[in-house]
Amino acid sequence: MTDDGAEVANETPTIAARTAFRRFWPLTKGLRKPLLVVWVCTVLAALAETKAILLFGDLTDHALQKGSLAAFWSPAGTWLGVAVAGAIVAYLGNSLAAWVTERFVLRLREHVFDHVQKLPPHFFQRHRQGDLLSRLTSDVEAIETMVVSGLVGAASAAFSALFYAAAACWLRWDLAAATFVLAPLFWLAARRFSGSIKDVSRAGRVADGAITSVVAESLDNIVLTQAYDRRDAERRRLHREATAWFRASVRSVRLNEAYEQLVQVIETVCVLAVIGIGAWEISTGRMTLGQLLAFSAFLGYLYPPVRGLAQLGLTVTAATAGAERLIEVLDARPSVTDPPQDTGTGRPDGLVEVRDVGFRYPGADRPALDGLSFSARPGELVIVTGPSGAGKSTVAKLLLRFYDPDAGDILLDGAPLRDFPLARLREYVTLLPQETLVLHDTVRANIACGRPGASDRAIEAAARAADAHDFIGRLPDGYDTRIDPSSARLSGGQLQRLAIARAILRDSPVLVLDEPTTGLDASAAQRVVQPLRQLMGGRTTIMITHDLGLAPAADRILVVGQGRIVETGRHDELLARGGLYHRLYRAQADTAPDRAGFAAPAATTGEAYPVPGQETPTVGLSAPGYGYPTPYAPAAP
Ligand SMILES: Nc1ncnc2c1ncn2[C@@H]1O[C@H](COP(=O)(O)OP(=O)(O)OP(=O)(O)O)[C@@H](O)[C@H]1O
Repeated sequence: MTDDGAEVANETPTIAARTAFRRFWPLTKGLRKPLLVVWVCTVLAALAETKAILLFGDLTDHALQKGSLAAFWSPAGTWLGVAVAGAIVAYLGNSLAAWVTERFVLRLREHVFDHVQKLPPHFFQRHRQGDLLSRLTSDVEAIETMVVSGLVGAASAAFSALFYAAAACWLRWDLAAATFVLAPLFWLAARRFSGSIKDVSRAGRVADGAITSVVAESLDNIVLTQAYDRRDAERRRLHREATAWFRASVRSVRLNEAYEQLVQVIETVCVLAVIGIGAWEISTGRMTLGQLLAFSAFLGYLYPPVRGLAQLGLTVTAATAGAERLIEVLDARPSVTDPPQDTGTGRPDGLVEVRDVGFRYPGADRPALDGLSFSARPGELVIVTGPSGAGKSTVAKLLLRFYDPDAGDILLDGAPLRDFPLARLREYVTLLPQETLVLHDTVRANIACGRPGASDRAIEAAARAADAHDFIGRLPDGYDTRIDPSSARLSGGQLQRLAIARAILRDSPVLVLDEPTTGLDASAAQRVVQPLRQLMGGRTTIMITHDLGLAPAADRILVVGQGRIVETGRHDELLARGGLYHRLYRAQADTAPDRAGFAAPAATTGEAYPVPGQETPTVGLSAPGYGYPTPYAPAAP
């Protein structure tokens, strides 16, 4: 738990509303014609209002002032007709506007989500999950208010204001000119407030993201919170973020309210000016009461769009704060991309060659891998072991092409990994990650995600091979039992066997197993061994592990230290050499002497390995993983 998110949020570059608008405008492609129709509807509705006001002036002068019922019917009928037509047009326009805005939100959300899904693991380590959630939800909506509603609102407000102003001028241009002199006051008022409103909106959005982050992190860590009675500390964390949000919200309401009230006062000055001038005009006989009332009505209609235009400026300014946060996410580049063209080679046999690979994480000050070379042939088991922080999981990330190496190359059947389209590469290289990842779905769906569209028979066969069929059969709804993070229905070992079934179904030529037995107790780990052997049969397997239980069966063992291969060979050779591997193996044997079922006892963390000259990095409470949000923390086996 770090304050990374807050730091990142504070570093968010500030941009102009115009830049933000230009950035998101291309997403309205295909929605522009409906937008035009919305705008036409708004203009027609404004025209209908204008006509209604003129009819109101006529009625006052000819029917009301003269007390003539005969003069009432015709303008009244026209007024009703205009009102009904205006209502229909307004209804159609507003419904279409809602469709366009929601469509835009949908499109923008999917666009950002698609992009986020391509981002590298370190992006998720640096951004708090809650903050990302808030960017994908409220910030997306904020942008809509700028790009779609903002645009339509501005266009309609501008045209309405133009009509009413033209109608007021047509009635009495001199009176209109006198009142328009005061119009810049609205603009000045909005300008005065816009800077502060943007600041406060930005603070509010950051705080909103921070609150979601704290809540999400606390819920993720609920066991730690309760076991160590960290409730007060967690509440203080929430209180700190919630207070920032509280301050920003109150300040935002205050600023908006102050602006509203100032505008009211300006409006009152305008109305009083009209009534004063009108009274004088009527007294000199140059104006009728009907004309004055119609004129005042035009002003009454004119102010909301004028005020709306100024208010819109503030809304857009506030939305820019959201746009900044979203643009920051959209500007984060995926670490790898698909090749320009698919060479279309068939399914590889699975020969993996790692040639002199060097890699440094973005922003890290020392390389995680440095001149690493090894190869693994189909049917071989290569174990990569070494102390914590040596670079073992980094090897897995490069094999799956989460990153490309900075130096050297990784080849699959002789072709560099970067020549394979990502989707196809990940079909050929299956990762069994350290965290047992679970979809919030049925057991069947969890296995089937290894090969979408797999038949029930194939799913069951995979489950049997993974020694999972029996326990699945004992679940309340068998394969249709839903598993989710809140139902601690499955133990860690069972989840691992489910993951193995998924990998068996995927049936890829290369397997990368990252600590497949970590976190399991001796008996659970033992039950996983047989399914693992089943899974590995005939494939190229690269197993990253601290657990040397399977080491005697390995074709090659690579002992990695500080990103380099320190020793390599078969288990017996390495033991006989009496070097680092021998020490690691002995240390493990001494720390966990009763690991039944393995050729050697196992320890599950690297701290037990004494590596001379290797600085052991601090290890957190949970095992380091890929930095992806883990949707399911395995229950105790
Ligand atoms: N996202 C990252 N950004 C910067 N440095 C990283 C990142 N992930 C890992 N590292 C660093 O790279 C080095 C190798 O990490 P890696 O996770 O590969 O080690 P490991 O051998 O798998 O450790 P463990 O056994 O504890 O899982 C470590 O020094 C680690 O701190």
